[in-house]
Amino acid sequence: MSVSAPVIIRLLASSVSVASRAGKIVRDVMSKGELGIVEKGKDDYQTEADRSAERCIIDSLSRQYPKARIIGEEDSSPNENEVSPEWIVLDADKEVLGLECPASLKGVKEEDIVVWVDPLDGTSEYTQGFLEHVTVLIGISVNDKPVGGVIHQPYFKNQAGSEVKMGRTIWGLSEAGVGGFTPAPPPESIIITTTRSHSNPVVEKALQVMNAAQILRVGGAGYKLLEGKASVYVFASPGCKKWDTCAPEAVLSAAGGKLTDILGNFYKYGANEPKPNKTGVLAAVNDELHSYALNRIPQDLKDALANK
Ligand SMILES: Nc1ncnc2c1ncn2[C@@H]1O[C@H](COP(=O)(O)O)[C@@H](O)[C@H]1OP(=O)(O)O
Ligand SMILES: [Mg+2]
Ligand SMILES: [Mg+2]
Ligand SMILES: [Mg+2]
Repeated sequence: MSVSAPVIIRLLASSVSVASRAGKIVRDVMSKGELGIVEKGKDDYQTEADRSAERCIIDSLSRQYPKARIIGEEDSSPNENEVSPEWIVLDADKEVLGLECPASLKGVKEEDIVVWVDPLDGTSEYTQGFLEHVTVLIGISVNDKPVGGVIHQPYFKNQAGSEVKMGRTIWGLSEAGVGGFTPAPPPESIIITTTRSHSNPVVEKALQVMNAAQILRVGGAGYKLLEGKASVYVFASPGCKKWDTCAPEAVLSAAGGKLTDILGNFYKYGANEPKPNKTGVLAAVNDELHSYALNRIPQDLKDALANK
């Protein structure tokens, strides 16, 4: 790996490589069929894949970037969950390593970085067999802002002739753009995406007011962004956490979109910020659609979420 590349570029390139490895763990656990499901709370599950993929990502990154703060969703202490040497990935993606670092990120130091790791986003869907909804999320933040993100889809099917290769990895870097996919142009009519497994009457109310042509109910924060058909994501409820939105926000904003809470405020991604995204999620592929959706949400609903 080029030691001369700025740390933000090296960390993004390392994250792209390790996310694929984590994705293979996610597929391997499913093929073995022993999911080891633990109920963490209401509608909140963890599997062997969540635990193992998290160890793979955190151990690989913390060995290379010991001064960065790396925060993962799962409590998987190294003692309980032996790290197999084949889970340690020290490679870095060559395409990302070759990126020109934006001037504003050149001076970032390792200790300024907070990484938010969601080893398996869409756990409910994973356990129910909606495998294409599952993603691995690694979000890189500096000064409270998501500046880099990796979204890996372990079950994306790449057709190469008669052969199918599983998995693709999307990345985004502030002021540099995105790679690994081509964002689709927004549809003519308003198509909204939202939760499939964590709805409630307030979530539904915020959808009704959108005057949408279609509402797509899919799992995971990462997948909603990549699914390609929707232009707005509305989730008027607590439930998502910083590791759910950091990578998606970085990729979306690098592609010209915007992710905020339901009140239109940006979340902060510093290490000491509260983990829950208490006031929901509102994301859109451009500012115009974001403003449209924000203005449609009734003030009493915004107030109710803010005062919860
Ligand atoms: N009530 C909740 N409890 C736990 N996790 C939630 C909740 N609501 C949302 N999430 C997390 O946010 C993601 C996006 O929400 P949804 O799939 O409902 O649209 C979920 O896949 C889940 O991430 P994870 O699967 O990583 O635990
Ligand atoms: Mg979870
Ligand atoms: Mg998640
Ligand atoms: Mg998760």
